[in-house]
Amino acid sequence: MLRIAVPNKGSLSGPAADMLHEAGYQQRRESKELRIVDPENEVEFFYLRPRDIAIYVSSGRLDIGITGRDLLIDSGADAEEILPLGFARSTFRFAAKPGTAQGVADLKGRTIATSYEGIVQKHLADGGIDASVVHLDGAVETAIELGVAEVIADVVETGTSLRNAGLEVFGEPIMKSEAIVVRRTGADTEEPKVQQFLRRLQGVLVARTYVMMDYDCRVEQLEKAVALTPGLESPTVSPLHNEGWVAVRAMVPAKEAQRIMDDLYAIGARAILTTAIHACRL
Ligand SMILES: Nc1ncnc2c1ncn2[C@@H]1O[C@H](COP(=O)(O)OP(=O)(O)OP(=O)(O)O)[C@@H](O)[C@H]1O
Ligand SMILES: O=P(O)(O)OC[C@H]1O[C@H](OP(=O)(O)OP(=O)(O)O)[C@H](O)[C@@H]1O
Ligand SMILES: [Mg+2]
Repeated sequence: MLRIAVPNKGSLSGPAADMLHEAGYQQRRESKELRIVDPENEVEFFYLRPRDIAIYVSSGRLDIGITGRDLLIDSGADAEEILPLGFARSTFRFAAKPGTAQGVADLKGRTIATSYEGIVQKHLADGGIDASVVHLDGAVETAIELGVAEVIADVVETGTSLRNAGLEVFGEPIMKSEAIVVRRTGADTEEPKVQQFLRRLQGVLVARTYVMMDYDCRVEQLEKAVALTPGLESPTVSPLHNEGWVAVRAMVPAKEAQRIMDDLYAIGARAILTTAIHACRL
């Protein structure tokens, strides 16, 4: 039975459960449940603190985990990213009161408050910067106002929390994060059960980002039309009863669907339809 760690709280937990559900796995019904077995899929899910997940996976007791890239790096655990999942996107940045710091050079001798001490210490060490770090559990934006630190390093999603605290980011982003699947470093990802799990999640990602497009076009326009809708491998082209016309079917990125429909129409394609993809295996 595959043993999988899933975030039990916070920004990752809802979207992770939704994705697993879409991939056909049973999920817990109550937010207090700490583990459930999905016998049909031969998977056991453990609901753990997102911060602890890479540590459990690196110990080898759990096969796979869903966590944030920033949390993986922060933990320093012996685990590696095997699939990005495209949700819980954020950047990790330094911030301070406007006018008090312009770049990382200004960190020298300063005190930095953060909940992600691992990331910050590594970044300072890599840059050869001498600064002190204060570890706080959360709400680090307030640390400057209360005099605990001059700089903070924190997750930024919309930037609302920083704005509300009267702070401004400075320097380049320390890292970009999103939800990821992790596995113990060097563990065999070719294992059939692991591969099946990854294929299911990849199927959800494709179903979320692509739509199916169908249209009719004249044979003379086929090359131009296919250039607009090359599909993932190659589009399906079928003859129509009306001579000189073909029907084309191809997957296209959902974000580009409207523009592609306009372009197809402009070259004479008609009966252009897009439909959602509910699930897929590439
Ligand atoms: N607005 C956000 N706030 C916090 N984390 C976010 C946000 N957007 C994305 N994330 C990502 O979610 C993960 C942090 O989740 P975690 O559950 O530890 O913190 P949280 O959502 O702040 O929850 P809490 O602080 O209530 O425990 C990180 O990978 C982080 O990059
Ligand atoms: O850029 P934003 O969209 O404002 O999101 C980022 C903020 O959200 C998180 O805080 P959270 O609410 O989780 O509180 P915490 O600091 O106590 O973890 C994070 O620590 C930032 O403060
Ligand atoms: Mg938080």
